Amino acid sequence: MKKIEVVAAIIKFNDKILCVQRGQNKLPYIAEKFEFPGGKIEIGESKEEALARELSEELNIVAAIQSLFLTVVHQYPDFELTMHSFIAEVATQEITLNEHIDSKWLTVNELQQLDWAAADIPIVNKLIANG
Ligand SMILES: Nc1nc2c([nH]c(=O)n2[C@H]2C[C@H](O)[C@@H](COP(=O)(O)OP(=O)(O)OP(=O)(O)O)O2)c(=O)[nH]1
Repeated sequence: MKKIEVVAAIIKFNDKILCVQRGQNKLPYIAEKFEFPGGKIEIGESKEEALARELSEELNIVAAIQSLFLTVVHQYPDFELTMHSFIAEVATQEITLNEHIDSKWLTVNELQQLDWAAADIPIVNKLIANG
């Protein structure tokens, strides 16, 4: 089974968290799901370097990446995903959606309103549990 390793950012601004929506995808269980921005680690990159690059490419933002929050291993029908999520902070809510179709800044208690990618559910649940 194919394995994919990605990094993702839980981006905070005051009490809000940035949630971004993927576009169409050949994999129906990924298409139009909400996720935390990020992507695959390239050869030679640290996790933090990969995340900084992805946030710049996807959203034109510079975020202060803080600490590892949770690593999730999730079995999708076509691949096994290992996702390292990091807490990050931004100084402004201004973003540009270069790859995503929608975005929302939500409080922790609002996160469950969204249709998340399955691998993100443990992250959302831990954020809620932590308050
Ligand atoms: N960045 C990110 N990816 C996630 C999350 N949840 C989740 O299941 N994924 C999955 C979707 C993708 O299969 C993979 C991320 O890869 P990617 O962002 O490079 O996206 P992709 O497969 O569409 O891109 P690509 O092969 O065309 O480069 O991880 C999440 O919260 N953030």
